[in-house]
Amino acid sequence: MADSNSDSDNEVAPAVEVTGNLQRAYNDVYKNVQEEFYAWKGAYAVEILAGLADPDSPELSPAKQFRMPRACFQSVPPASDPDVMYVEDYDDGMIVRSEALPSIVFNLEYPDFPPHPPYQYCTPASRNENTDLLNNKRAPFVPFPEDTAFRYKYLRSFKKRDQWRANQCDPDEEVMQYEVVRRMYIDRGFSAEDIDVILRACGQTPLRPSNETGLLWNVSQRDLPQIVWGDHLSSSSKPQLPPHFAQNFPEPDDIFEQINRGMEKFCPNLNCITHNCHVHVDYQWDVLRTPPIEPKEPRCTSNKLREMTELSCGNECFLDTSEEDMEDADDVPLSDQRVLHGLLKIEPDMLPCHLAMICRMTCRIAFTLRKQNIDDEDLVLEISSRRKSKKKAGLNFSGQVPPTTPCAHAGPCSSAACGCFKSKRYCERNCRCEGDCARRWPGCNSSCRQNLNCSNRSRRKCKCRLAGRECDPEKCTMCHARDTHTRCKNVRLQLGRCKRFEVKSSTYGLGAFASEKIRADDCIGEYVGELVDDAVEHRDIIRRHSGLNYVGRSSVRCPNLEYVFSQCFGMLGTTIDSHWFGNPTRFLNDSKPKPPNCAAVETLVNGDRRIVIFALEDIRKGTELTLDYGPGYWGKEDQAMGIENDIDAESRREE
Ligand SMILES: C[S@@+](CC[C@H](N)C(=O)[O-])C[C@H]1O[C@@H](n2cnc3c(N)ncnc32)[C@H](O)[C@@H]1O
Repeated sequence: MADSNSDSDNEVAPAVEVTGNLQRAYNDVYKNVQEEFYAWKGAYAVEILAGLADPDSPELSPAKQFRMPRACFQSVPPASDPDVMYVEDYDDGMIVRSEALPSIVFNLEYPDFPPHPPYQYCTPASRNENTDLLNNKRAPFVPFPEDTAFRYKYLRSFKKRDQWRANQCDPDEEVMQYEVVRRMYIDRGFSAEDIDVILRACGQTPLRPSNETGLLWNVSQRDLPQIVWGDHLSSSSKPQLPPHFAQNFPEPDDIFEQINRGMEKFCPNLNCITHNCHVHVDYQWDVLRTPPIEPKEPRCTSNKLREMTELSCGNECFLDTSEEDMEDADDVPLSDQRVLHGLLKIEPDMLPCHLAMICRMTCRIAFTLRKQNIDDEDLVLEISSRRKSKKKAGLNFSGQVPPTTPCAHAGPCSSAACGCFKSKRYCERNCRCEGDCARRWPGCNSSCRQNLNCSNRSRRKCKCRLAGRECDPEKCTMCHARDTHTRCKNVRLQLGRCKRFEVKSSTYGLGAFASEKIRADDCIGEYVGELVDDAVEHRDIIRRHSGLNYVGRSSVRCPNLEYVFSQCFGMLGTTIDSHWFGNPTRFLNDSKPKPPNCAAVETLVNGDRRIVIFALEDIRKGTELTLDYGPGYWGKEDQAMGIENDIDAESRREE
């Protein structure tokens, strides 16, 4: 189900007046659609329920006893009679009707099967994710509704009781709005623009604020039910919106602007190619939002361009033509000229031969147009003034090693405009400075001349290892970090070189067991989950109830940057919770009272902090893999108790 409530959808309404006529028509159509929709839904739901009824017990047929409530329905844990399910009708948050629905309870007994350890379901994940739960204002869901032992006071942690539903798209509302749009356009003849205005004015999702958001996009991403409307016609048999309805949003013809529009869709982290990334966006690192690309300053005069190449491109090349014989560009269509001007903002010093190929014009004309756009005399003056103001960059790296936010600014990384400069740390691969930036982490070439595998055992330690980093494929050329078959042992997360293990019953619930022989320092896997704020306390109540805690939140970082256990799964100021979202590394149990055979350590991978679990010793196949959770982990149990007591005290006061 596409979520129609993303920020991008809530664009400011255009300043178009909503006429009384438009408003009345919308209200009128919406009222009819709503009535017809709920009439259909009630009948449809009863039909579905009737299909589930036991044919041998017609007296229990739900169709006979159950009427679909109009607003919503919810089953309440049957306190008094476990064989009865209650269906309730709500209006404005109040129960206005309650019906009992008999249910048949089967008691299944399997005396021969040993009980499986309690299992906490979890969405499989291959990387960390940020969730919207970070601000601690929303309940992730109402947990354990059928479990009377669960303390419902959990919900008191939230200001409103229905916080778990906040900001969620109501699929019924979406279907109704779509039908309203269809009727407004086809039956009432309103234009797409008018309909968009009224939707925005009524706080609904706009039609299509950009090509990939809005009501029309959301509807195209889901299945629509075959609703039978008031005129007894089903959705599909009614006249549909035309295919290009509301698609005439003007595209800028300047390629530069087009690229900047497209940039918004990419993750702002240069190192990340994930669509709709939830790691680098909408988090405290949201300062990262993809900045628009800035026009580049030209550096080459026309003469310099001539010196840059000796090879004629043959396409009426500018090299074969003297300045005097250059063609007039007046006949070139304006649209082609605009493409070229846009390109020149991105790559002002691109050879005319290449410009010509992209813009489909002769090389001579590309050259002439460039000359008209970038004046040689102005350029010479500008370059000399740039040279005068250029200061030498001071490189001070006394700041904390782990970077947080990649820098993104104009000019070199030698002024307060650069976040890395200000905090005296290295620039990373995901920073927006040039690859040859003087502040960039230099890689391990200086330490690994003879040590080609960057392993932990090597006599001379790899500089990247010592700094708690994986090797950088762009900088660490001596160890061939870039090659897929590299011997470098310090690109394990980047290459996904992990050992196999299986999850099965262990002393403490489920545990992880080696499926192959593992050598000391081998990577077991990356500990992934939700990146959550330390302040999300209500989760502790759920953890305590399930007896399973997949979180560590000590922010101690590996103190001497050697590979020793850093006492946490937590990154500085951040916690990884793999309760509902994670991979099998979440099954590594605490080794106590024995020493652990694995450890988790924070590692910097191309600017991202990630947690790698690796073997501390050689491990035989079949051995359980264990960690030292550290004292901070078990202390959490008491804290969770404290939160529950606080909530108890508060509810007593309320009573
Ligand atoms: C990260 S999970 C480990 C996987 C877990 N055993 C399972 O079944 O999902 C941590 C939880 O495992 C249990 N656990 C792990 N090591 C333990 C130990 N040494 N003693 C007691 N319980 C342990 C606790 O319930 C803890 O909350």
